[in-house]
Amino acid sequence: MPATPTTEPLQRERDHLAASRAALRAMREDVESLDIRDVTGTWVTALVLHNQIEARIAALADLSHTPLFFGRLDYLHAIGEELSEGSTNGAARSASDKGGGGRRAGESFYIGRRHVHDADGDPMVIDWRAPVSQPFYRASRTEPMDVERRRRFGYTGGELTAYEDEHLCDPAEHSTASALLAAEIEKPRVGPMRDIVATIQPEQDEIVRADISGTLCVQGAPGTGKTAVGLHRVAFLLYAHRERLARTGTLVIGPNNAFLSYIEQVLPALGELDVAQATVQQLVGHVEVRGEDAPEAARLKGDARMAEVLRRAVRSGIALPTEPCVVVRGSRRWRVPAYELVEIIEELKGRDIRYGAAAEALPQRIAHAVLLKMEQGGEAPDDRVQDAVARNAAVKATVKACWPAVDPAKLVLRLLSEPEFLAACADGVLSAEEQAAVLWPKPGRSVKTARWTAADAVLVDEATDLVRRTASLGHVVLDEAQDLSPMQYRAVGRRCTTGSATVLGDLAQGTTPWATASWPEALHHLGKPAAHIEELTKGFRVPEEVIAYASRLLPSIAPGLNPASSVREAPGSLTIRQVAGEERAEAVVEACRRALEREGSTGLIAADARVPLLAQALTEAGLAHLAPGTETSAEARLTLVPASLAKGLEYDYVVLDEPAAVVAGEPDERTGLRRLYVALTRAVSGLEVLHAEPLPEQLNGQD
Ligand SMILES: Nc1ncnc2c1ncn2[C@@H]1O[C@H](COP(=O)(O)OP(=O)(O)OP(=O)(O)O)[C@@H](O)[C@H]1O
Repeated sequence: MPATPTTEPLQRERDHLAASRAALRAMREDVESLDIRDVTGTWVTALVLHNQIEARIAALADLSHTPLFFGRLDYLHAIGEELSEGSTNGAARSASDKGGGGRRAGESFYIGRRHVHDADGDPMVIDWRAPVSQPFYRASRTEPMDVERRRRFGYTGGELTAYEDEHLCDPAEHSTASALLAAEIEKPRVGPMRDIVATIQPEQDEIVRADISGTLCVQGAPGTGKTAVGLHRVAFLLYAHRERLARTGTLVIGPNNAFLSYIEQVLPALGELDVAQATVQQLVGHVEVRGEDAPEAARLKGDARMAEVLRRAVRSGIALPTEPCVVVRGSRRWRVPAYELVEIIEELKGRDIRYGAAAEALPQRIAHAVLLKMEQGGEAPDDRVQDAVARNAAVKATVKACWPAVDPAKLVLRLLSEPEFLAACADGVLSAEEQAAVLWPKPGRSVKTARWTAADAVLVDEATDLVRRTASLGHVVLDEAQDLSPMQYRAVGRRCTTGSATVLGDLAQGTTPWATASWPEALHHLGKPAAHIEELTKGFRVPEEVIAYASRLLPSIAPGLNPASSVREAPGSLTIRQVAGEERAEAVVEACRRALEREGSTGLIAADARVPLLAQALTEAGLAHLAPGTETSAEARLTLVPASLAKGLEYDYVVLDEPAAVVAGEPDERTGLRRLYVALTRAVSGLEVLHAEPLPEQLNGQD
């Protein structure tokens, strides 16, 4: 059937999609047909090669539910040198334009998740991270970046069904809100977090593509895309600095496992399979955490002053010798007098090297002193003699006495168990009351059996680093950073001393007793005081009505912060319902049932203490529910979320049980209100608040 003129352009785009798919298939077949049997080399080389090929085949998979491209740029002119990187020979024309007749002046580029080229090596789809793709995210009417037309594609079930054009240089065309963007944001959510490559916003793109050399800190209200931006930034950096980061490594740090499993699919969907994810607790897992600190003890153990206490503790064993070191070799005795040993040790103490490195240098220094004496005595010793002297029993004994080996966990065990040792190390740093609070209620017997707490593990990590330098990664993304203690910032900071970091957080969502009050302070502890601080205020998750309601808490929880605005008005998205106490559980169940009648995921968020009761009510009503961290699916769409685990997560519909109980679940009111702020800002399409007790007065607005 001949195509009608209106459907023709769409058909051409579909043809390009089909051709791109075929090209991708051919690329995969090329790799699959590689025969490495004849490759010479060891079995290790063969294995490495085999693994690389397998990874490449996996990366070239055509995922039917993820469109191969989502946009197209038509440039006004041929692109310059600086943009051509990533577009191979710099002439990516659409299938229909290829072979004559097409556009002469500018060029067209299809923008997608990965690079696809045809049999001649001409690109069919350009990676979204390539320089030539950047105007797709940044070009505007005021700054068209030489783009004549930007086209966004809409897909339904893997089929290309729509497109939307902007002619950026046409003064007659007015900018309108993108319906495809709105549809993308409102698409019901089940399953893990999705990527946002098709709709990254200009202010987000600036963060995603910021230079790798500097550390960036993003303060952003709930739902402004901090997590999404951080993950896309990793993907971008891996593209732009692939070799360097393959060597040095990248890491995403999140608050808990439920959060990590929620975000774990985003980078693989962007083709990046090698990014490690961890919580801070996993990073510092030198000891098994079995105990819990009282809030005051935890706060003190997280205080940056502990770094000085530990520094002193590690060095507490250093002793200045009063005896000479006498080395016997053959029939001769060589004597390094005590004052010379003192000089050597003082010199090592003054140097900025790790305790362990100094311990390794010390025997060599003593041996060197012995060698000088040998030379003065007419001998001609060489390096081998120096090594032998360094291993001499007398030298070893001196080293053991003056610079004893330190086991970091044993050292911290002693510090937290022995009041006298702590007093000696914390003198002038912690007050007597503070020392008493830091000490374990019951001294630990051994590293294995002690009841280590999460904050203790961070201390062990600090001590470990004082003894031996922690390896630094190329780039670290730290999400929900506002909750870290100064000592935790230091633990993260030492994992990127030679690399850079992206720090993401919201001061208003800080719910730990030590939550940071200001980003400059946090960045100082991280060891990145020169980091650039950006703010995101455009909210993508929460509708305007809901974010405005939650923002009533801001003056009480983070007075300096600007409230977020939402990109979406959704009238009717907020319901607040008061019920009688005895009907509360039943009302919650009914609200969940109503929410589940709609498409997408539902989260029931409640104070941790009320979770068992609500779980029972749901079960009795026959409503199956999941715990956070378990993936939602079309069949299981209801998650029962303790308020303490809600951070970073989102649901299409949220039922919030009893705000007053959420506030009361925290040790102080401000933390309680912050927890409530987190709970109020998890909904994409609708929030229903149910309460029997009065709502916290801070929520009562003027209207
Ligand atoms: N440019 C965008 N296009 C489409 N969706 C977006 C965009 N930016 C963010 N989103 C979506 O908005 C939601 C919130 O994003 P994200 O979780 O990254 O926000 P956040 O700032 O980390 O929130 P919180 O502080 O609450 O953890 C996610 O579903 C994300 O996919």
